[in-house]
Amino acid sequence: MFHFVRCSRLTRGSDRLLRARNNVIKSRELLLQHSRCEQHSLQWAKAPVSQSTSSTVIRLWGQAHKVLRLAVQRHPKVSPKVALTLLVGPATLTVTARLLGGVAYCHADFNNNLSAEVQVKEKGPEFSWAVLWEFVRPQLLALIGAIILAFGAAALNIQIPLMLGELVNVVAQHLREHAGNYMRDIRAPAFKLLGLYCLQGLLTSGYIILLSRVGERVAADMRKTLFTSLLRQDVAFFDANKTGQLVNRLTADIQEFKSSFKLVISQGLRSITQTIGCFVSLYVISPKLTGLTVVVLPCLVGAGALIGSFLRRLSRKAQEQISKATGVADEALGNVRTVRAFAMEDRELEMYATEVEKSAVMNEALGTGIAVFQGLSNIVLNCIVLGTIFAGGSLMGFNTRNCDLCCLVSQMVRGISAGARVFEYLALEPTIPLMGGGRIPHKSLTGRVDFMNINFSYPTRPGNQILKNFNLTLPPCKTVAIVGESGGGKSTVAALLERFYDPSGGVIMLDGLDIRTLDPSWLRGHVIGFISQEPVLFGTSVLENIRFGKPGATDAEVVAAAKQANAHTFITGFPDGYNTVVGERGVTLSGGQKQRIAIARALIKNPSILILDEATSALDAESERVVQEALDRATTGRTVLIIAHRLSTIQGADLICVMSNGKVVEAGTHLELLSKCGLYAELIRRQRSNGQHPKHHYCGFQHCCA
Ligand SMILES: Nc1ncnc2c1ncn2[C@@H]1O[C@H](COP(=O)(O)OP(=O)(O)OP(=O)(O)O)[C@@H](O)[C@H]1O
Repeated sequence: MFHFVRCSRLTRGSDRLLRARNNVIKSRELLLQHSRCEQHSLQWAKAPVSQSTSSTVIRLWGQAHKVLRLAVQRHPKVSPKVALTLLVGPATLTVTARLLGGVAYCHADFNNNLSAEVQVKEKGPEFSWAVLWEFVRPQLLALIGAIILAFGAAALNIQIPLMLGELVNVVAQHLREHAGNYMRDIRAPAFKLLGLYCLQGLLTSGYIILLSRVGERVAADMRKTLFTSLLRQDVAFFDANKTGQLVNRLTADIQEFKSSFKLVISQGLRSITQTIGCFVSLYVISPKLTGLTVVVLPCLVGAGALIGSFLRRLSRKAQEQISKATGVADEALGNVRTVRAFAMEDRELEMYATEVEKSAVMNEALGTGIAVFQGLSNIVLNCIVLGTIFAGGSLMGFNTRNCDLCCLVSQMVRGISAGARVFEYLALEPTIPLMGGGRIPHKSLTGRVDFMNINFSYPTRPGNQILKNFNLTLPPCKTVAIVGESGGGKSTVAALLERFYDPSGGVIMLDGLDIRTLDPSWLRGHVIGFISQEPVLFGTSVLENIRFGKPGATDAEVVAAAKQANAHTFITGFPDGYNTVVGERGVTLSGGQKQRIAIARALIKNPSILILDEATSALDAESERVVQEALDRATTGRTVLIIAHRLSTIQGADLICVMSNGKVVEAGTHLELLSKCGLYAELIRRQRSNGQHPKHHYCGFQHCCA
């Protein structure tokens, strides 16, 4: 500042520069007083994003108004232009500082809130404006309303200091001249200002209400759409992605996107309006320095965006690590019985602690990055303030002044990256649709199934071929059992029939029609009933669990299915009967009870084809007897595919197929296969020596050459 003063002394000869010097001297004092305001505004710039910016803008202008008042008091002849520019310039810078600072804080917030899983990919997921538009469109009216109100509130924010100036003028005039009626003179501007404050408050509440509605609706729609999209995905997708990680996208990522969306709109609109206001005011005063700002600002924004993108990468890695830790906790808590049974609490804790520790280190690095970014942006912005004053001082003689533009880019990018993670799964198209295709009328459906030359590898292990030229026919209303070595591909055959996967070669036919041409939802919902080794029930009532097999089934149908499945007696024995809540995954029921509810659930849809994946293997002898009885009743008149691990349960099957190396190597009835003395006889012999095959099941075994 003294430098300016000396400079202007040297150029005393020039009228223009003399004017400049005088202006600078006046402005120096103004600035000294203004520094309090500047400090305040920079504090504001450092405040967390969540803090209401409108209140700080008002506070800032409050400080500014004090400066104006003091300036007017001490320098009655000070040019209003000088006073105004010295207020508006730094204020604009402050807005910029707020934005750039906000980016860093957003990252901090991002860091805290997000535990979303981000798959490491060479190139991150892409954001689609078209997809966003689809979500925003239904809320367009509310959004437009919010934008108008926000613009209005921001415009008033610009008006308020001007009104304050008017008020100050009245006060200053009275202080100087001690003349006139103070109360009369002050009333009009004071009421005007009061009106402005009230209107500004109303507009602010209005746009916050509307914006929050838009944000919540958009987020809810996103959640529903993402959940729908996830549920539609191929089973292979779930082989490759952990449930906990998918749930994270539904929760944390959408939460993050919503916050950014609201923040960008509210803060962005405010900042843009304020900046445009400042810019226009200053352009009127000084087009030259306005031009200079237009050149400088994009460079700063560019640098900010670069650092921002580096921080985003860091943040993505940190999120991924948090997600890993969540995955460990999710698995341990979800399987707490197994953990407890093996006394693995310490190990799980250790694993979780390791992952959490790694994520803490990454987040610390991110925090350091943010801090550096924040520090640098503060330095740069303070330098701009200084530069503005410096340049302003020397250019003041030319009646020119500076102004700054705000930038929202970095902040938007943050929301965009969260949105991209959400949209990534929205855009995923399953290879096997959930519905669509032909249906065979129930009356003409025979339930014949042909597996013809099937080749198959799981998508997650493409190199490992499970089925090789596999052929099998399930004749209508007959029971076919598949046996073979563990891991030989028996359950895979059932999964292909359910169309959880499509074979890479060959065709599966139902009544002579390729199942790929049939409606998968009809196939699974009406044609095939599946009863697995470990039935999974939902944490609702027994009634709802059975009705899961046929939504819309009457209570009478539920009871009939339960009776067929030998479940009615034990269900009615519960105090709440069919309304008994079974606990998470049916944890409050015994294995046999769970299995019978699962059978009832499968039977209620009256399927033509029944798949039993070792449905009784997990039960004790008594439970097995009751369940087997239910199964015998259930299988009558249906095509049945039994995936058998214990050979004792399938001796009554019409056909037993022995699988080896991904294909059927032997087929026949129990006795036929025993007499062949092949692989089946060998499997029986092995199970007998393991004690898994009771003697009374050995009908015909003594005739075997083995
Ligand atoms: N979802 C999957 N993704 C990748 N590989 C899988 C998947 N499910 C099974 N496999 C692999 O496919 C092979 C066949 O598995 P499958 O469950 O069909 O065998 P199985 O004959 O039913 O075995 P078990 O009698 O032990 O139940 C195994 O090597 C298994 O590791």
